[in-house]
Amino acid sequence: MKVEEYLNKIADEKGTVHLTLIDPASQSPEEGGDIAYEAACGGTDAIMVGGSTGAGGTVLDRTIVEIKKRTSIPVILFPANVDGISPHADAIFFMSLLNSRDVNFITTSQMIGAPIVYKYNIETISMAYLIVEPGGTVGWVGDARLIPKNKPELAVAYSLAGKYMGMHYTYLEAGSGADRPITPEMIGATKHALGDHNKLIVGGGIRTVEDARECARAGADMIVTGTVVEETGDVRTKVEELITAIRE
Ligand SMILES: CC(C)=CCC/C(C)=C/CC/C(C)=C/CC/C(C)=C/COP(=O)(O)OP(=O)(O)O
Ligand SMILES: O=P(O)(O)OC[C@@H](O)CO
Ligand SMILES: [Mg+2]
Repeated sequence: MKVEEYLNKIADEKGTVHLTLIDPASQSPEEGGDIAYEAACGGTDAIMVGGSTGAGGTVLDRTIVEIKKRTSIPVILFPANVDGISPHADAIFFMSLLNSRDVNFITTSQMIGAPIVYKYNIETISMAYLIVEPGGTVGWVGDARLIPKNKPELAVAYSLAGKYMGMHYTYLEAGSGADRPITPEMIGATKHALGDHNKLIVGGGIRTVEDARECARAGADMIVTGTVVEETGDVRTKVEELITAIRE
């Protein structure tokens, strides 16, 4: 089964998907593999691999190899640029940062990376990537014109634009380690506009079961957690708790 089909099936049948983000720059490849193993035991549905800086090349390849040794769930690339592509992954979020000021993040990285993705035959999942205040490191690196957090209508407008251009997924990103996740109002309005067929991913600043539950109830099809999983001493229990909350 394709990774996209697998994720959509979980979203449709269980309500919400949980994705664990591993940044290859944050730990050794072996430690990355251990985190993925624990997250998979806790029930996470897939592993995303990427980071804003220092997350590509050999360290990316080695991290994915370690993750694949220890788990059987899909590994999805979350690239900051062409350096974030690896032949070891199962799929790639082939994304365009629609609210960037820099054409590199809208189409140029995609143009440079596409022949590599083609050569390695990596499954592509098309995605409109939208960065909302505060935006964090990724907002700065991606030169995003941050969507104000209290302007759901702007997130809706961008999301519809992505959908009309044929993107299957929309990702509302508050930035890794954001003080608060995307608001329920913005999630609800965006999901309402996208409809059932397009899938909405929400990430950035989701730390507690309450945050995760609120995002899921508001309409997120998929929840991404990175920082809490990196920082907790007990990845398995944390992931189990988050998943219980998003499937209530
Ligand atoms: C499709 C191809 C080849 C490239 C896409 C290029 C685009 C659109 C990039 C968007 C801008 C960008 C810098 C994205 C980075 C996404 C990412 C991996 C963020 C998450 O990393 P974390 O580790 O959570 O955060 P930090 O890196 O801030 O710690
Ligand atoms: O690290 P956190 O805050 O969980 O954010 C995850 C992801 O949305 C960042 O791209
Ligand atoms: Mg990081």
